[in-house]
Amino acid sequence: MTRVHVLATGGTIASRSGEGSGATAGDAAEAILAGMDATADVEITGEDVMTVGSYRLGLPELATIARTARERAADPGIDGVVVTHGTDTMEETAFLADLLNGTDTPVVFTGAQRAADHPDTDGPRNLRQAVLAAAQPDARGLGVLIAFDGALLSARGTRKGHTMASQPFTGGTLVGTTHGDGFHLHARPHRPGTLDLPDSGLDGTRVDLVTAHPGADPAALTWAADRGADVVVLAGTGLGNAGPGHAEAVAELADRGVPVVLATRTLAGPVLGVYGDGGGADILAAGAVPAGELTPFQARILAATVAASHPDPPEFRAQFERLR
Ligand SMILES: NC(=O)C[C@H](N)C(=O)O
Repeated sequence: MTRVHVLATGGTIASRSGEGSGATAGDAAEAILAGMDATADVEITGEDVMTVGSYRLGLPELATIARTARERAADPGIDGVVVTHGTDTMEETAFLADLLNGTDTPVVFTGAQRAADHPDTDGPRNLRQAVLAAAQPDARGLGVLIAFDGALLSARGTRKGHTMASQPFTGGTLVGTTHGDGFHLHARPHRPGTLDLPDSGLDGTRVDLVTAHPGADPAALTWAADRGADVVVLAGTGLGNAGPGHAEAVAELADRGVPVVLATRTLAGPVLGVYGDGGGADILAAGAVPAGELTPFQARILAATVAASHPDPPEFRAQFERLR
């Protein structure tokens, strides 16, 4: 029988409304699985990795979840892996898991927008869809996916685009849509390659995110480097532009050996060096590494993964450009 292994990490799918405080993650894998309709054809096993709202996670925790997913995916006794996770930062952890996962085993993230004790909770339905997707032989070799509200999305490119909607996710590749007891698959996601983390994982790796906006102070970039950032991601405006002083600050960080990755705060499209007068052309000429079409949040995850294994700036650039 097909075996799907569920890794529970917390999030709203594991949360109940507290008294006095807000909803808090507390349900372990056993309770989450107990709420799901059984599927006759799949043997389901569960494991607790952590039980926390995803807004509380740091890079070391992301590395723990992503590495556990990869280890279980490499287990020959497991046909598919499901990770239950909060939706707030699922796009970060799922993308890290995708970067690390060199196996063909399906790894499917899911969660909920309404807590486990909400009368209209969506957790059990999403979990069932994720389990059925992870059990599907057609899902092999597609990398890490997100199953939510009837859609199967690539981890790469996906971002949380709505705070409350049943389908919070947007962007990414629509790999499949619910069809009966599974998914109709219709697209393969772009996956340029995978990378390993050193034994220390992402412990001690720091990547800060600085956003451009009218009147933004470029000293935020220098401050991040002063505070020990290994890399700084600059989310520029439009094609990757920023106001006066930013290109100079990027050049200063390049001199100090701190790579700056240039992404865009705009919802879609690549970063391109089109504009001068301090714009993206000047920021790239000052030494920034373009993030391509990665969101600032996923550019930050790739930057952390690369910095942990290839901290030397030229090697950082080469690996980042290979995997973006
Ligand atoms: N819907 C959710 O899961 C949000 C939740 N606050 C989280 O852990 O990210």
